[in-house]
Amino acid sequence: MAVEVKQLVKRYGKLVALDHFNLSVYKGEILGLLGPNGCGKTTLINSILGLLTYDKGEIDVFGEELKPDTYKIKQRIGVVPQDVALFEELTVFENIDFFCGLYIEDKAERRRLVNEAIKFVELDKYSKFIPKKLSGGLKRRLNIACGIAHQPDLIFMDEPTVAVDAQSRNFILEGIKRLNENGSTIVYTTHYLDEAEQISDRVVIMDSGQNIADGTLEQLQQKVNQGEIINIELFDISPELIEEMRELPNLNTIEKTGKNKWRLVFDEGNNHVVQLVKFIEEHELSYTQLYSQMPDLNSIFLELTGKELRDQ
Ligand SMILES: Nc1ncnc2c1ncn2[C@@H]1O[C@H](COP(=O)(O)OP(=O)(O)OP(=O)(O)O)[C@@H](O)[C@H]1O
Repeated sequence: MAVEVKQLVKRYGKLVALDHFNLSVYKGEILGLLGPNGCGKTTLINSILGLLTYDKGEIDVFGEELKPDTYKIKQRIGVVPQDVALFEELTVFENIDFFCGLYIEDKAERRRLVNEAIKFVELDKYSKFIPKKLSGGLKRRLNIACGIAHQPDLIFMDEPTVAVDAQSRNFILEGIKRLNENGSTIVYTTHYLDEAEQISDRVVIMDSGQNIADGTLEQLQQKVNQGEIINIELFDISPELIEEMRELPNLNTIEKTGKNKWRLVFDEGNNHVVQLVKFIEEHELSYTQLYSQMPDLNSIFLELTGKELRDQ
């Protein structure tokens, strides 16, 4: 286990930012931490890192409690904070060297690591630039290089793709995957559900300081009531037949979504396509464009929290 958080409570005055929060991060995974603004993601990460004191609960990192002087464990952790934190008067190389120097004393070893990090984020051409001369996307890459140069086993990234262009976003996501393939466990927070779907092995859904669901996408799909959704284009179907179709097992709703277009939402399970096609053939209807989908993270999030994450 890389991280274990048990029953964590953190208050800011009267505000309960973390409310008996539980979390397990398994070695080798990419864990996506999802939740609306203010749900407690940054507070959680800062508590795990020992940057914040907390009121109750337990946190273990690599099996040990993190204390201010547990350098051996701290050395194995990398952090990419939400706000880009760089020294404006230092060059790209010097910035990375400074952060790497917090963990690695040996100068030659550090030079090797800094150069590797520069290559990793493809800032080779910019190593002598000061941050002011870099675009927003390149600054983010530099921020990432500062957090990972010492080659940590466990990396926390707080909204690494916020406010970057699509190209930099893809670059960062690919980078997260490469870091993971090279052996790092990654915990990252995001507002972007599609991103979490794309790269996380597991996700944790947070709301109001609580872990309200976690698991793989498949496990979360099973937790919500909504099952398979089938979209279909059906021709010349009478209102009577629509009524008859409502009797299909597990069918919850039928919605007209356009001319001849229908959306059928089932309650549970999958493979409803077979029975639908059977129904259509029995009634000699013609159809095109039949496709089935399982609930995505957005509908899971909406069902669990009653909120649209994208609207936050
Ligand atoms: N130092 C602080 N003092 C008082 N309240 C705070 C402090 N830091 C955070 N909070 C509050 O605690 C709650 C959780 O904040 P936190 O920053 O952890 O959320 P978050 O999920 O990371 O949000 P965001 O996505 O906006 O960063 C919020 O209501 C926030 O306003």
